[in-house]
Amino acid sequence: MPEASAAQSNDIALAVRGLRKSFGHIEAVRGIEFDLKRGEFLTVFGPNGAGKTTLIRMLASLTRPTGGSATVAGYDVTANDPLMRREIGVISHASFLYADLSAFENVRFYAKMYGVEHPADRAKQVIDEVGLLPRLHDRVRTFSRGMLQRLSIARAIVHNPSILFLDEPYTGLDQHASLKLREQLETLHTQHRTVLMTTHDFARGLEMCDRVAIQARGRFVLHEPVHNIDTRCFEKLYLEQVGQSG
Ligand SMILES: Nc1ncnc2c1ncn2[C@@H]1O[C@H](COP(=O)(O)OP(=O)(O)OP(=O)(O)O)[C@@H](O)[C@H]1O
Repeated sequence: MPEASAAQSNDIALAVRGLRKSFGHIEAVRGIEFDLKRGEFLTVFGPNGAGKTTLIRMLASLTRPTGGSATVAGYDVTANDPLMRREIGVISHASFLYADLSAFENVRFYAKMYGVEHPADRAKQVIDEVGLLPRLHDRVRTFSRGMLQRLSIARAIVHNPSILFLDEPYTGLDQHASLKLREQLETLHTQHRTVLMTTHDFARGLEMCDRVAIQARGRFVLHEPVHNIDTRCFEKLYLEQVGQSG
């Protein structure tokens, strides 16, 4: 599909064209190109340093590309449009939480910022969904790593975003919280939300995605609908693709 029509089509959630990011002499992302339709779930695998986090940060307008272009829900990621922020939820290595505020105060703050109706009620609801109601009024600085990750999930979904960027969202979660997140993602998927997730966990990454990408050395070396892939042999395919990316 030509670039302009892809970006304008309501059916396309993400349109990424020749996207690049360099940090000095390090080329973290070296020309990534793909479309993701609304409601599709893309999992991106790739070794440490492949540029997955940098890709997500560019798509979430947290860092500026040094080349190429991307639109998210029709918004240019470099335009810093607050309307785009309402459309997206981000779980990344940075928790975006305020240590001296309570769980409730943090999530309510984001709910208000995004113009959510009844922000206090909604904040409690999502905190309950991630199993943190008993710690509602505790300061975030007293939370364990997994609890912080749970609260990050609550923060990311409080405004019902249509597109989710999840950078290794299972990191630090115990089995119970992992299952809960899986259920939440399944629900979001059935609600036709668009998801781009990175993970190192093959099973978690493959279980509900529609599309699979392998990123290596800043590029997608594979990008296919999941039904084109023999998921039982994915590790072999992954190692071959990553090995060949040289
Ligand atoms: N702020 C920065 N300044 C300098 N270099 C950076 C910065 N952020 C990322 N990089 C470099 O960009 C490259 C890609 O990093 P990135 O974090 O995107 O990889 P990743 O695929 O998410 O890795 P991991 O699986 O380890 O999380 C790495 O070489 C990293 O050192």
